[in-house]
Amino acid sequence: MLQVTCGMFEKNKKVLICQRSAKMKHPMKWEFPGGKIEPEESKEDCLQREIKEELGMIITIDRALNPVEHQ
Ligand SMILES: Nc1nc2c([nH]c(=O)n2[C@@H]2O[C@H](COP(=O)(O)OP(=O)(O)OP(=O)(O)O)[C@@H](O)[C@H]2O)c(=O)[nH]1
Repeated sequence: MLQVTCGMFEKNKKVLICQRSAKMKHPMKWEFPGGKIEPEESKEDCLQREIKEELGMIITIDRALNPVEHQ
C-alpha cells in the first residue's frame, strides 16, 4: 500500500489547494499539497518535508485528520 500525507491549510474560511504541473504524474490535477512517505520517515516529518519542498514553507502541524484508505 502506498502511504502518503497531505496538508490542509485553512484561513479566512478558505482552504489551500495546489495544481500539479504539466510535467508531473497526474498533470494539472488539483490536490492538497503533500507526497509519499519515505522509508523510516514519520507522517509528520513527511508532511513537513513535502511542504518545504513544494511550497517553501516551514510548518507546524496543528492536528491530524482521520486517515483515509482508498484503492
Ligand atoms: N499530494 C497529494 N497526493 C494525493 C492526494 N490525493 C491522492 O490520491 N494523492 C495521491 O497520492 C500520491 C502522492 O504522490 P506524489 O507524486 O504527490 O508524491 P511525491 O511528491 O512524493 O512524488 P515523487 O514520487 O515525484 O517524489 C499520488 O499517487 C496521488 O495521486 C492529495 O490530495 N494530495
